[in-house]
Amino acid sequence: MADIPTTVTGDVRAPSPSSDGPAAKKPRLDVPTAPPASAIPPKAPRQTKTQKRKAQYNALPEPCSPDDVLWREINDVLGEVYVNNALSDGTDRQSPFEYHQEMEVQVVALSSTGTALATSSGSSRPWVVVVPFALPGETIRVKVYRNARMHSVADLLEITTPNLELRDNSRVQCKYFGTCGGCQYQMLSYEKQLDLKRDVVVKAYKNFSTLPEATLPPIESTMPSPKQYNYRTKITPHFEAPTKAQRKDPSNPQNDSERPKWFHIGFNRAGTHQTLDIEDCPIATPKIRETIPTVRANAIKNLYGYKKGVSLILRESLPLASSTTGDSVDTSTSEAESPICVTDHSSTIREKVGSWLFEYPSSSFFQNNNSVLISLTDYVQSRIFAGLSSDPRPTHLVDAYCGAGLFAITLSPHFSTVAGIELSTASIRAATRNAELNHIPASKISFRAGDAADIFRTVGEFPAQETVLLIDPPRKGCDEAFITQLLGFRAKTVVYVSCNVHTQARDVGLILKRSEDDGRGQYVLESLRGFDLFPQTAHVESVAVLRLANGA
Ligand SMILES: C[S@@+](CC[C@H](N)C(=O)[O-])C[C@H]1O[C@@H](n2cnc3c(N)ncnc32)[C@H](O)[C@@H]1O
Repeated sequence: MADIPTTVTGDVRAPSPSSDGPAAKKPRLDVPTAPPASAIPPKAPRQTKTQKRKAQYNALPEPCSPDDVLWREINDVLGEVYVNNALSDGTDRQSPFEYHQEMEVQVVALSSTGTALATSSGSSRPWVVVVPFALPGETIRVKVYRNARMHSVADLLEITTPNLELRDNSRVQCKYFGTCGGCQYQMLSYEKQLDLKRDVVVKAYKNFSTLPEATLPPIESTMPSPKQYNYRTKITPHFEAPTKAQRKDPSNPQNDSERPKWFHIGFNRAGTHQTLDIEDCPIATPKIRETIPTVRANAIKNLYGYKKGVSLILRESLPLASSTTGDSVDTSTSEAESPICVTDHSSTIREKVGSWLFEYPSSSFFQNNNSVLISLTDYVQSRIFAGLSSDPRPTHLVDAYCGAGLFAITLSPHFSTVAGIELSTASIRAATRNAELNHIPASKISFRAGDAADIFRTVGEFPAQETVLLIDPPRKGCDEAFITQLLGFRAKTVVYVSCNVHTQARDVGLILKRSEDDGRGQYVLESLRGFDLFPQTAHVESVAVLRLANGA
């Protein structure tokens, strides 16, 4: 099958003998030709550890990283001219605040991670203070614990003037809210949470896509999650192992049911890497919440046996019919069957998405909010076929980064041929089995393990004009090889589902720009919508639909 060349722009062929100028002399391949001494770049002197640390300290954040997202938003608050001046005159780290200084600040914005961005009217220079759990319009007392470039990071001590239009603390359903790093928005109405997530999509495309605002479609309202609590089908509380001294201390009781004060099982405290002890998590499903005490008790009983820190897993599953482990396929799970909680990393999870059945290893990827998955897959389907009246109807679907086959399988009735690719062999085994479980013939759907960019070798014969390429990469987004192959393949429709709207904005910007330069018809961004898979948190997923205009 055809391989898509990795270079799609420019002429990579060697000049023909008839081109102007003398033909180049063929180099002898058996003799390594040493470059002249002048052509060898001088070896860069090795950096000492201190030099390396200094270089890291001085460098701006890695593009599109969480630090970079915050950095752009700090720029938005302070103004780019002011920030650039501070960078050029070297005052970008001259904080007006002392370590551990306590002061009053006013919140002016929320960052994309849900932390508040505040400024102080009493400050000797414009400076941002980053604080969790506060809202725009509030005046708060904070204590600085770190100074960084153009901002300080602080703990929230007190809300002196709350913004009662936004905040209603009676909405909070978790006793750990305000300490745990998991949720940011429990004090807000759900409508406000959805609005904020839309703003995150808007800011991401403004800061990372490099696309002119006029080329962006109106960004739709965030698709809500039907469940706003009790939705998480997987949680992974963790704990640190006891130190060697603690393990060897004969006065420590073994197999004790009481938790020593220093032993914490839970999630990170907000803004730290320290574990906060958690006995319950109201965003997790009832079955998982019910199982937390047993899992904790087990870890506490065996704690002196752990030599390394542990990440536990609690994952909701439908009971597995015994025949699903053999060759025959049993799809008999009824809606009424009560779920179980799996705590073993090597077990199989069974889950229904609408009437579709999925099985996958408990340690592998599957979306964590089942309640919103039908809205998500239905939306993707409706956007694919919307506005295509005069074009040929898509017949082929390519699901890149397909996991256990969620999109490939749920969208399969609308296509004649479906191909998926995924790096994890365990997920690919699951996807193949899921096709069987759902009675989709192997002649119609196929999955292969490999790097996403390799899919273009397999689907070279798919008609690009009638092909939908769905991509759902991990947080870091697509790599260069994948984008180059995507532009070479030129599927009429590209659906980009993302758990990191910032890398999505970067990749979509790149695809649009490069297709414009390519001159063979350009991708346009047809629609953009955030999805709320994680209510009460600042996280947003995003679906972008790209269409090739004037396609070949
Ligand atoms: C966000 S998940 C999406 C999975 C699937 N679409 C779903 O919704 O269940 C991203 C998936 O990409 C896979 N992955 C990561 N890097 C990859 C690569 N270079 N090529 C192919 N798959 C990759 C991961 O193993 C993971 O299953």
